[in-house]
Amino acid sequence: MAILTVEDLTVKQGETLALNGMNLSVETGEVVALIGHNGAGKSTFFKTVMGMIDLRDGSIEIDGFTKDSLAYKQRVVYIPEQPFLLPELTVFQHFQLYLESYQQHSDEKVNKIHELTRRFEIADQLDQFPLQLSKGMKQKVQLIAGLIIDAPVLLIDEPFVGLDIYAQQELTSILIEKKQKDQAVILTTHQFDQLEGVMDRYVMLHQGKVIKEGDRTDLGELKRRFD
Ligand SMILES: Nc1ncnc2c1ncn2[C@@H]1O[C@H](COP(=O)(O)OP(=O)(O)OP(=O)(O)O)[C@@H](O)[C@H]1O
Repeated sequence: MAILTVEDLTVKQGETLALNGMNLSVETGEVVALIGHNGAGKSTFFKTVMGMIDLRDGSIEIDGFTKDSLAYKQRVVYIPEQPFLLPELTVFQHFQLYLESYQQHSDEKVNKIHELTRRFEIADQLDQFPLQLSKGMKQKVQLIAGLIIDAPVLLIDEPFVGLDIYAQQELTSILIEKKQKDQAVILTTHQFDQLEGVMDRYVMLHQGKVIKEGDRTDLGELKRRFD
């Protein structure tokens, strides 16, 4: 079943047509790598799905809901490459804020916070403020904040960059768990090694359009081109 449907999406960034009639359909439980050269439109796509940039033309639907509805917003999570943390909140308070904004606060989710902070080795940082954290730790906080939310669509911009090798392996396992729960993941990456056994399909963007798609058997070719 298609969970995300994008039709003829056209988006301007300043004077640039950053997305120019993009079409994409993603199924439940699918892990899709969105690839393309710098400036191809990958971040613009994520930000448009999240409603951070207005679209000029076309449509986006998640689970049949359109962008302006609360039902749509509750069904998609975005983990940006650059962490966006609030200086006045502790690590734990960030997680609580995320859970509250998605109306997913529960004891089970608090257990999930403890599980993920252990797996990413920041369990001892829960009472720290962002200023006290290293760059990689901040990134882990942003990552965990997004991962504790159960939403049918998860968007992640360069998830592996800046993570130590153990954290990269944990993230790969978590993506498999998300997939098993039928959640769809769309991510940008150049680290295809981490996607062995996880990625179902790649979608190549060029000048704001999908120019090529392929399945996991093309992984070797992608590694050669992008590594
Ligand atoms: N704030 C902005 N103002 C004007 N043009 C922008 C802005 N942000 C992006 N663009 C332009 O929109 C196009 C798409 O950029 P986008 O950031 O979506 O690419 P990307 O595929 O994410 O690239 P990268 O791999 O470098 O992150 C590029 O031509 C870029 O120059």
